[in-house]
Amino acid sequence: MNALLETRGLSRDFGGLRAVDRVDFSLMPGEIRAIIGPNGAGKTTFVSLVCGRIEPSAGTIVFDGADITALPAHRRVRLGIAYTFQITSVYAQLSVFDNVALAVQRTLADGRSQGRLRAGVMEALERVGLADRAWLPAGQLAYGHQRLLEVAMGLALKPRLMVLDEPTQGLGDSEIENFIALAREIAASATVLLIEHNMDVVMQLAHRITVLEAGRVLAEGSPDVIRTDEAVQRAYLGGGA
Ligand SMILES: Nc1ncnc2c1ncn2[C@@H]1O[C@H](COP(=O)(O)OP(=O)(O)OP(=O)(O)O)[C@@H](O)[C@H]1O
Repeated sequence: MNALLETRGLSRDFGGLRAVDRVDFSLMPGEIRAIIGPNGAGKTTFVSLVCGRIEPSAGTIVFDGADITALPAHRRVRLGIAYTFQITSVYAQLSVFDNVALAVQRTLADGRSQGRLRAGVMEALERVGLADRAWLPAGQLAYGHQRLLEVAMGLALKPRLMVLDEPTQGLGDSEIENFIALAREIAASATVLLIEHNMDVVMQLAHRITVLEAGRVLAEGSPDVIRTDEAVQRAYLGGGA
């Protein structure tokens, strides 16, 4: 089987700081991969490079066999790479429904009918458990629900690769349980790349884990391997997690 996503020597500098440092990374179709690492390790920068939100300083990104390194983000969305939009892209005054509809309309100019658009939006909202809040202004949602709204915005694009940046931040325990079920369901039709600080979520969900430290891949492997990796314990898990 060929990798869905591959990076080679992927790097990004911010001034004198190398936030992502020659990362070779490979993701198989259908996988749930977690990226973990201490604050500032380069996790968000790495997935931002994958999604095209920022440009690399060096290296290549291949998606489904095609070099996408120079493609702008919206073209990557059309290829099937969805990124949980930052909450800053949620319009507080617009309804939950309209936020998802806008995300679809902005990125997929494929002339789909209003009826199909509506059905697609509602399906995405049902999957994240926000259908009963569809007509609320998005700004009235709790923070964690705004994060789920972002997930719905991504899901409505029917992605092949779903990139989730700290999706459980701000969710309560029962909502986190629901999210775990949702992520598994997403993985039935898409590959999932997840940045997550909640180690319970990571250990339950991820098939494989990539550990970043100071922009580099420190370790990679199954949850069991990562849990017992000494370098990881030292750098990140603090021996106790
Ligand atoms: N736009 C930017 N301009 C300058 N420096 C940046 C920028 N974005 C990130 N950095 C720096 O790059 C490094 C990696 O940041 P990044 O946000 O990717 O880490 P992270 O692993 O996602 O951290 P966290 O877990 O805190 O979200 C940090 O030192 C950060 O300060």
